Amino acid sequence: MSAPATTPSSHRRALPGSAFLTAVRGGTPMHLPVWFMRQAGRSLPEYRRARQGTAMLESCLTPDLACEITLQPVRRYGVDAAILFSDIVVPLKVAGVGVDIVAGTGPVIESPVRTAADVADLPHLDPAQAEPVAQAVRLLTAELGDTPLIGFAGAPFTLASYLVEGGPSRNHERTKALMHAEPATWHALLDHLAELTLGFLQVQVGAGVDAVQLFDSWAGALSERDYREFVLPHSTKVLAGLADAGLPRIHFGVGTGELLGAMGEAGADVVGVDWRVPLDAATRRAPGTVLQGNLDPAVLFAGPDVVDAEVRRIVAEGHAAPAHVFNLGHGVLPETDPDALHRVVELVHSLPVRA
Ligand SMILES: Cc1c2[nH]c(c1CCC(=O)O)Cc1[nH]c(c(CCC(=O)O)c1C)Cc1[nH]c(c(CCC(=O)O)c1C)Cc1[nH]c(c(C)c1CCC(=O)O)C2
Repeated sequence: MSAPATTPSSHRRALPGSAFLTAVRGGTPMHLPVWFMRQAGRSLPEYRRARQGTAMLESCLTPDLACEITLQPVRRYGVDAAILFSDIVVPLKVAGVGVDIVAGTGPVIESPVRTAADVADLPHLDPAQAEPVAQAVRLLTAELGDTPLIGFAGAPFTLASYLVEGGPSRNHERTKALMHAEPATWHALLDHLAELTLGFLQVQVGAGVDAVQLFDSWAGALSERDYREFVLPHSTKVLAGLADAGLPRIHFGVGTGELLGAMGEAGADVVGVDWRVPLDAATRRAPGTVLQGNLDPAVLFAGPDVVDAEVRRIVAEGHAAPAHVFNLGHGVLPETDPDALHRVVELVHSLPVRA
């Protein structure tokens, strides 16, 4: 099934004043842009109220609700970008894979994918199945004014880990066993997921998102050698498939300090960095690439003085990169005080963009 043509850049909102879009293209914005991974989520009381009585995946597929939840952190914090309220397993769900999101656990797969026959049985994504997501994007681009909207998808490896393990995994042992023992099956699985991911991102691009982020959250579990052999070609295919759309692409993973160079080579315009590698070191590993990150989300629990000092350190280290988008090193933790995030936005906006 072929995906719809992506929105030509001339049809996308221009947003010339956007600090986020200026920085991701390597320019010098009016102020340092900031947004937070998982900004639309459980740390907000208004989110918990909006979600009451609606299951997570159902919320993602209810356009009005997904739109409202996406807007909440933009209203509250004044962040420089919105991220679509969705989840990395939404394209699997709409394509017909048995998957649910269990509160406190994460995605759980009804029938794990472990053999060549399982891979052959995986459904393809018909773009029409993702229509509720396209509808949410259209509502948002009408509501957001000058704030850009980031669309996203899970990268093939991270999706494969959930599918093969059947749920969240500490060691990814079944995933790595399949990768090494049955490389042909592995590559068929990742090829299938690359097509699904690209199709899902093309739906979002066609509906009008202003940038996309590819989340390879668990890629940090791999050695650079295995990443290059078993993952990089597939993530490259996804990012290359969006090149013609001409919109900024961000590539992020956790614990990927050793992979930053390789992840930069996959073809993204921006590489996300977790808190383990300072941004000045990260820019030496992924030269010429705009960086996004990298405040440790746990530091937000240490009190305003500690957070203030950490934000200043990160902004100063970020001056080594061609441009910097401030973010956390991973998603907002559920118990985070929203006021701590609000203070981060105000401080980042007050600090110099260049050294
Ligand atoms: C690995 C991954 C998933 N989902 C996602 C990733 C990649 C990013 C990362 O590494 O954090 C991506 C994601 N999931 C969600 C967003 C929304 C947009 C945002 O604000 O960033 C995004 C970008 C909503 C969500 N996705 C989920 C929630 C929590 C649902 C709830 O309110 O119970 C939200 C707001 C559920 C989810 N979905 C997933 C996990 C691990 C969980 C958490 C399980 C838990 O601890 O309850 C899979």
